[in-house]
Amino acid sequence: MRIQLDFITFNTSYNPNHKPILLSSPFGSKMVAENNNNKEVTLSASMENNMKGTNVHLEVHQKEPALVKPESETRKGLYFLSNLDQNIAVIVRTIYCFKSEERGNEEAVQVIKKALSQVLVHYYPLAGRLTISPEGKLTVDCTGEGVVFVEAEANCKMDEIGDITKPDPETLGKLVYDVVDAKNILEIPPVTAQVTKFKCGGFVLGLCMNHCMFDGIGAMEFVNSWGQVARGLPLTTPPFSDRTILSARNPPKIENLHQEFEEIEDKSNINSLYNKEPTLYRSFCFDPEKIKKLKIQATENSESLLGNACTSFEALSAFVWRARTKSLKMLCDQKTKLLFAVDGRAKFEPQLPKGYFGNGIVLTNSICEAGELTEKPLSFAVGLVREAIKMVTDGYMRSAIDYFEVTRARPSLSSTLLITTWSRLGFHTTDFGWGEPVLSGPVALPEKEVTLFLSHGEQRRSINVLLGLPASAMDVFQEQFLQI
Ligand SMILES: COc1cc(/C=C/C(=O)SCCNC(=O)CCNC(=O)[C@H](O)C(C)(C)COP(=O)(O)OP(=O)(O)OC[C@H]2O[C@@H](n3cnc4c(N)ncnc43)[C@H](O)[C@@H]2OP(=O)(O)O)ccc1O
Repeated sequence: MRIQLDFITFNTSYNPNHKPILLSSPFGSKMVAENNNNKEVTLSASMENNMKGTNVHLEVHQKEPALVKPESETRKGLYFLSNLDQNIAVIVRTIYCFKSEERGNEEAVQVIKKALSQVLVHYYPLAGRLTISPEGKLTVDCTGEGVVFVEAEANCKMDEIGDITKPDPETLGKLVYDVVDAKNILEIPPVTAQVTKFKCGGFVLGLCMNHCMFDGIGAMEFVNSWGQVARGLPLTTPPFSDRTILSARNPPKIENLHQEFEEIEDKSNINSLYNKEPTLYRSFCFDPEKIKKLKIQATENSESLLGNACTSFEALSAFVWRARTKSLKMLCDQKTKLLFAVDGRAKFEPQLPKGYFGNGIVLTNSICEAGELTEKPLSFAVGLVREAIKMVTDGYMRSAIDYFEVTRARPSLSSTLLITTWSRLGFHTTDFGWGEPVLSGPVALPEKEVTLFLSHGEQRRSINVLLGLPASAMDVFQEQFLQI
């Protein structure tokens, strides 16, 4: 029973009525709901950072939510979620902006809604509701109730939304639908969708999806399949739905240290710094030239790395971890943790089937003292990142699954940087018949410890690093970025 309570308590923080972490905490919100009875609602927010530099007051009028059910009868009953799914039951909000010269937005709602009912036949658990199984675990009750779908209209043109390459929940939050009055995540459907039509003929698809249903690769495959159905095409990657292939072993065997769960003491009072100063959110663009320079710096002064190229991820994550640690002025003996997700699909033995629709990612970590990290050359941090990647084997992932089975612990974010990399996720290829999105991305960063890597620019060869830091620390981080 303790397990259940922990789980529900943790996730209540995502309840929109309890100042959810994703929407409200770091950014604050000037959102005004003129009506919250789950019927028609007008949301408004002032935008000052729009692309045209004018001050636009975005108003989004949401119609009454509807339920989109699978087009034909689908399997009913409880649907197993693995421990990799259970461990990560948080809401991820994303938007996809479409604008076609050839096609207006008149049919957008109808086309996207119909395609949703068709794709749900393949992805039937998404039409169900989260519940707790008799064993006390998060599971899906495949009720076929349907995805919550909202049609909305904005009072402006799409290019007045602002710079969505930087998450901005105050504005972008109007473009996704949050269930009103949910007391915990069990009361939030696994997926909600909103289509907002703009005055220019463009539209935005806003999605709220629970991470327990899919990881980045799974989410991308779902959204792309939905687009294929909308264009009358067969699915290139039908989902593989049986998650019991990632069941815990019986009896569980914990064979690794799993320091991802270690709670580190905040000796440097980082939390009070965050409380004292406003948190600034910035996006740093690493273009191919900057990545090349960083890769050279990342292998300098190292016998083991010298002459060995490192990857963009290794160089970037090492740089961000080290620069953030310096910026936050962590004490020399302060332990600091790096956490990041590794796609385990090809590393499981046997590897996960193509189209595996649940979470195939595992968090890996590295811990060291801040003094060592910041005083040693960048190549030291690169070495730690590389070791953390190497640590992820079939044995490590099965041990992580079993660890969660026994402890129900969640990874700790104290004195931690959590990097989540979306740079190779093909959300930009989603096409519902209006071409690829002109822009796509997250609505917000979920926690102050999270940094997001997103692809950007020409041929998507640049990487945008999004992060939030207390104002004084952000200046120091920026200086280090400019010195590359
Ligand atoms: C719920 O609704 C959602 C959810 C979400 C999003 C959720 C998530 O964020 S889940 C986490 C998503 N992230 C991952 O799954 C990470 C995947 N990446 C890895 O696992 C990587 O292996 C790594 C651990 C990060 C390490 O990466 P790296 O050091 O770069 O090593 P490799 O990947 O092996 O690359 C080395 C080298 O190979 C070439 N290469 C690899 N892949 C590609 C590619 N796709 N295209 C081209 N080239 C490739 C390349 O040369 C690499 O070297 P570079 O120096 O060029 O990088 C969202 C939305 C929702 O609704």
